[in-house]
Amino acid sequence: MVTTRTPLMAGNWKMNLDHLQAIAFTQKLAWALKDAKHDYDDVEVAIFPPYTALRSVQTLVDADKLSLSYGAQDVSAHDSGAYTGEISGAFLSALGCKYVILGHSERRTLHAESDEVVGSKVKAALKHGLVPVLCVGETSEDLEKFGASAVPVAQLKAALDGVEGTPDLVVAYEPVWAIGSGQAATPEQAQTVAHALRAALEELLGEEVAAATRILYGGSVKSDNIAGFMREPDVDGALIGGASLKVDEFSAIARFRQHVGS
Ligand SMILES: O=C[C@H](O)COP(=O)(O)O
Repeated sequence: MVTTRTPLMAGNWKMNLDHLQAIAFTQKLAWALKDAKHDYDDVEVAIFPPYTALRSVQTLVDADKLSLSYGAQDVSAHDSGAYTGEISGAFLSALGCKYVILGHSERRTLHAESDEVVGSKVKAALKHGLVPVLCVGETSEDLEKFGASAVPVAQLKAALDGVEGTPDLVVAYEPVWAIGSGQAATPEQAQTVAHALRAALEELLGEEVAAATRILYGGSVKSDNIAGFMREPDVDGALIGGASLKVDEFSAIARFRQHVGS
């Protein structure tokens, strides 16, 4: 089956930029991307601001008709009710969010999110029409003990347990040891795990979903290493942390085609 997957460059701002800074940043980013339209017009660029900036981003994207997608960094597993501090998928949909990041290693580690919790959030996101960007990845200890693919594949299977049909999904492979460390995986390592994840998707949800699902690599992605990842057949984009907070870097990553031949 031949399926064309639109590359996705997703900027996870984490807990950075208040809503005023987000407005200025989004305007600069849109301008930087517009400047080089011919290099990225078949690439989807998405930003993931903190919750407090989502309304401002929505206003800008709508008013200026920006070619930017956006989403949130987490969602509640519940629809509404007595869950102090939680945000429902219904609220995110009402703000025009397309995506939601789920199971990021910082949520798994700092907020003790189990595979089961991540799985219930995946179902909540799908229920509210959001596309989960499901993060999976091994620690350096896992890598030593089990090799690269075992833990990410197990996390994927656990999070998708009970999901049926042909869900719109994005999977982000983020080796924990590569996040914010400056030590990215090699493109070959990313490809090996992305391939194993695609095989697991096929087993769980069938050929069509496996062929259509975009698999991103994340962990110390920069403008000078993105081209290597994008040459790999199963890597369809990147989930970018630090470099997504710099307009020049992030827009250069979105223009990866300029470097692919190099
Ligand atoms: O969500 C993004 C990842 O955690 C990667 O972060 P990084 O690009 O700063 O390594």
